[in-house]
Amino acid sequence: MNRAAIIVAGGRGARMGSPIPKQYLEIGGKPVLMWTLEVFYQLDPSIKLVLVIPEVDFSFWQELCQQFGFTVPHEVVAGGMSRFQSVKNGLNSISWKDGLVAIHDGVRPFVSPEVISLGYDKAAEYGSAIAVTPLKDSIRKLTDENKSFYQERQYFRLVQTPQTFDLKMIKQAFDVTELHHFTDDATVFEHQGRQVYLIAGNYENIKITTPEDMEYAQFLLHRRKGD
Ligand SMILES: Nc1ccn([C@@H]2O[C@H](COP(=O)(O)OP(=O)(O)OP(=O)(O)O)[C@@H](O)[C@H]2O)c(=O)n1
Ligand SMILES: C[C@](O)(CO)[C@H](O)COP(=O)(O)O
Repeated sequence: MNRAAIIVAGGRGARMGSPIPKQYLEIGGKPVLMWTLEVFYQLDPSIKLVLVIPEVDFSFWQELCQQFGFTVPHEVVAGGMSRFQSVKNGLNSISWKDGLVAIHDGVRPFVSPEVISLGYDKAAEYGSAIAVTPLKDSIRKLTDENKSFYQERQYFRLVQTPQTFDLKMIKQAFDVTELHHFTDDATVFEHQGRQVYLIAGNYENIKITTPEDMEYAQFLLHRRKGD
């Protein structure tokens, strides 16, 4: 079956506050995005890679690819004003009648190949596969009255990407007006009245969001190299 991956990197990284958006910052000697694309490519070079970045960054990305000798084949697509719009643009660029598509944040370079692989397998079986992890900490629910209440953490999961889907189903799901609660692709899919299937993600698969995440990312790379 055809397999594609949409790597969304159309954001500006406001919470990182760096002069260049976080997806282009270097960790371990190359930009974050290159690590992310490589995980998919090394797992299976036949996966069609679609990279979504802001249109204004197209030439900058081309320069980075030349500078770092980056040769992983990928198609570049213009991002939108929100993550939802960026994913939609990525989906519209895939003309296959059917197949599977993994949607992954460009700023999650530590996704494991096993999670990506499991995502494709389970999405082929169930129509969707959403990577999640159990909570390690206790949690409390806040109220408007400034109170807080214990919550049973076994009923909660932290949501990661990849979120992998049957291509036809997810394209159909994205053919809607964007809603405020569409923070990921699972919410768009279930808005269609479909149930999402959860798979185990990997704890290292952090979303690089704020400056301390960059330090942790460096640490994870050093640990991988055995330094
Ligand atoms: N218009 C947008 C907004 C976000 N994203 C992507 O969605 C992923 C997760 O979003 P987030 O971490 O929130 O990234 P930013 O929007 O860049 O960060 P911030 O909210 O701090 O500005 C990132 O890979 C980001 O580039 C995107 O493709 N298009
Ligand atoms: C898609 C996502 O990474 C899953 O955890 C997340 O929902 C993105 O949210 P953000 O607040 O826009 O970073």
